[in-house]
Amino acid sequence: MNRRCYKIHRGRVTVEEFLGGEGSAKMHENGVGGDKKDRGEEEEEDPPLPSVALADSIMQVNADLRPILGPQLVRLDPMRIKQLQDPQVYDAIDSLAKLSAHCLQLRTPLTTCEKLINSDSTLYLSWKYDEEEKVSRLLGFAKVGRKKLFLYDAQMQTYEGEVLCLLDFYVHFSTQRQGVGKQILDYMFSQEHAEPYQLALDNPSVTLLGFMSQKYGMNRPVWQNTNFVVFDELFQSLSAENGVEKSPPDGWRRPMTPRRLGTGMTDTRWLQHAVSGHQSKGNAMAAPVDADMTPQGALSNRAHQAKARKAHILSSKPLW
Ligand SMILES: CC(=O)SCCNC(=O)CCNC(=O)[C@H](O)C(C)(C)COP(=O)(O)OP(=O)(O)OC[C@H]1O[C@@H](n2cnc3c(N)ncnc32)[C@H](O)[C@@H]1OP(=O)(O)O
Repeated sequence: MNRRCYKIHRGRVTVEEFLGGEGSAKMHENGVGGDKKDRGEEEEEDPPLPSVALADSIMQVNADLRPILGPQLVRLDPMRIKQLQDPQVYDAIDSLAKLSAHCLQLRTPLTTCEKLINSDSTLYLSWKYDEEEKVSRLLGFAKVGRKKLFLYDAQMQTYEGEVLCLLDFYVHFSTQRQGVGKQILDYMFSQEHAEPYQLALDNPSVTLLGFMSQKYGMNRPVWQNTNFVVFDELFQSLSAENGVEKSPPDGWRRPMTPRRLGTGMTDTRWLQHAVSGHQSKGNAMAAPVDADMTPQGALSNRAHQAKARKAHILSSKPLW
């Protein structure tokens, strides 16, 4: 690990944050949260970077995990995670997932081993064994699951189907932009027998949208009111293109009659409002919803942040 890597990420992490304490500085992801300056606060000196050893130890297990995990890219379904029965591995995965949550400014991690065991989601994990130091390091993970989604395409046609969803995706900041994320997703696609256009992203970050565009050519995201993003190619796959029809995902269909959601406001004006939130829910840009700052409000905070992030992304000049 080298210190240059810290600078690649535009965020900051304090030692307290690494330890899950009440650290004051937060890691800000690109475009999320903004700089102190943007928020009208006084600029402070950057807090000291955590020592390399401490940062490393968070995702590090002082053991050879090859007999437990096997290859460096591994698929861990709930049953497999339960069978691991190794508190060190559980802690390392949970710590990495905490960094992911910090990165997205979430109070509660989206991923923990305990939650995974009781879910139908699958974790794809990248790790490596350091022969010299005799330690195993977790590099990154992607959590995916199949969910039944109701979707609109850009023409407001409705669709429903079970879609492979990317629910949490993180590569340790010391290892980002070295191809690990692409390796994890490539492996995941091969294991799930899916193509990139068949993936739905749950509440994606700017970085993830850039990643999907750059690495998989997915550059026509269609935002859903549920904060999922799917790609236009998913809808295109249902109609023949140049005589070659791509197969839709398993369980995918388009209802014969468009399905009405909510109070049935499925006209074209609704699409314009959907950019900032459904008007009938009072979430349009003109009527922002205040975040619930209590720990119990973490989930609703997430929805609030998602709306802010979506509005920010849609109002910014594309980065790619
Ligand atoms: C559904 C969800 O989980 S949303 C949350 C997604 N997670 C995050 O945003 C957390 C922070 N980011 C990360 O953890 C990682 O950057 C990931 C998981 C998005 C990608 O993993 P990496 O190992 O960095 O990916 P990989 O090296 O294969 O590809 C790098 C590409 O990702 C994008 N990318 C990664 N980091 C950045 C960054 N800081 N700024 C802009 N683009 C970036 C770029 O397209 C980059 O390509 P480039 O280096 O050629 O410009």
